[in-house]
Amino acid sequence: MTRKIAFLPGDGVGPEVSAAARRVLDAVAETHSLSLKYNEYLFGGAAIDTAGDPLPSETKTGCLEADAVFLGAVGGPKWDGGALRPEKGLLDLRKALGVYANLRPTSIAAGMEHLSPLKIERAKDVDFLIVRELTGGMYFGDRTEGNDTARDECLYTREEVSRVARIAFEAARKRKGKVASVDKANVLATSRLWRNAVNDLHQAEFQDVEFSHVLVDAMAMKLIQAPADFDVILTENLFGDILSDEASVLSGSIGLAPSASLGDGARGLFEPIHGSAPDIAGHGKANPVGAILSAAMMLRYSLDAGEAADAIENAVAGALEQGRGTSDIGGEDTTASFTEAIMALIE
Ligand SMILES: NC(=O)c1ccc[n+]([C@@H]2O[C@H](COP(=O)([O-])OP(=O)(O)OC[C@H]3O[C@@H](n4cnc5c(N)ncnc54)[C@H](O)[C@@H]3O)[C@@H](O)[C@H]2O)c1
Ligand SMILES: CC(C)[C@H](C(=O)O)[C@@H](O)C(=O)O
Ligand SMILES: [Mg+2]
Repeated sequence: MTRKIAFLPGDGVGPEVSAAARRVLDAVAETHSLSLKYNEYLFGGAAIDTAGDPLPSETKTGCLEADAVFLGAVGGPKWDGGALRPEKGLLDLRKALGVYANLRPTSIAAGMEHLSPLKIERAKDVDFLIVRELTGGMYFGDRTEGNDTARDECLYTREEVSRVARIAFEAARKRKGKVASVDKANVLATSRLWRNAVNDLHQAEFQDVEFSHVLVDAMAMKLIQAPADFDVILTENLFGDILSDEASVLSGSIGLAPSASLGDGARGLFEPIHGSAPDIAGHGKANPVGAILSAAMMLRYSLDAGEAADAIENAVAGALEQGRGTSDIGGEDTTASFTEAIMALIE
């Protein structure tokens, strides 16, 4: 069976880390006898420049027809302030694919605590999963934009909250059995709806899962103070965006952090959580691991190739254990040499 991947390199370091992920995918396809077919499409700033649209219809159709979508990153100073934004293409793509649950894992493997800026006692045993709601909230509300007044509406329905909460509770059952739901229910109406909807689902179907509510400002603190206390962290779109960048620092670099965005079917969108990193683009410095681990998540969640995903994750862990890495984690590798070190360990 040939699996069809819509491949969107995007902007800045996006093409660099996507190329690395593709090399690793090709290596694992070989060892695991997988047939992968890539269809590459213009997306983001590159698509604005060529087609006048960050999500051209050919790209959107190609993504909807694929088994999985892989994305590098979009955006950059060139398009900031323009009428068309690369980031708008990303939001429209997430909506079109219906990928409402964004999974962003953070872990620090035993022996790798030295990569974390935290003291070893705090970095030890960190292993949590942020489940971020991805197609609602302030990202998709009505906006008015003026010189003197601007407005961003935040809207959530009970159904939107319940479906992503279900993903979080189900994930917890396969992990350490704990969910912390993050909101700002002491101020926001959408957060009070969030809290009620998550409570109701927990009561009705997931009482076996240990469950708590944490206010978002306190969570920003606890993620640094006691990150090993958490298992699954469930939150809305904007809070999840912010907390997941914060979480990425715990393991050593945002360049290490992958993500999977899932909806009701098998097809997902897979992208590292970092952006186009204009400050390092073109210098061979980008850490490819976030993209490579996103490719592993793609194999596991969308392409029914869990063993190949394990092989990639083991190879990444092995290369890190050997002390390999780009400069963001204190290593001496380029993007290419780090990728080759990982490929050499694929079984
Ligand atoms: N999913 C996406 O496509 C996505 C995500 C976040 C930001 N963006 C866009 O990217 C652009 C730049 O945003 P930003 O600078 O705030 O965030 P960024 O994530 O691009 O960069 C933040 C910092 O992390 C570093 N960094 C990021 N990725 C790295 C990697 N793989 N290896 C080593 N270091 C890495 C950068 O050098 C920079 O210092 C903006 O246009 C933003 O909208 C896109
Ligand atoms: C580029 C931007 C729209 C995006 C987001 O805010 O979702 C990014 O920061 C991310 O985390 O994937
Ligand atoms: Mg972000």
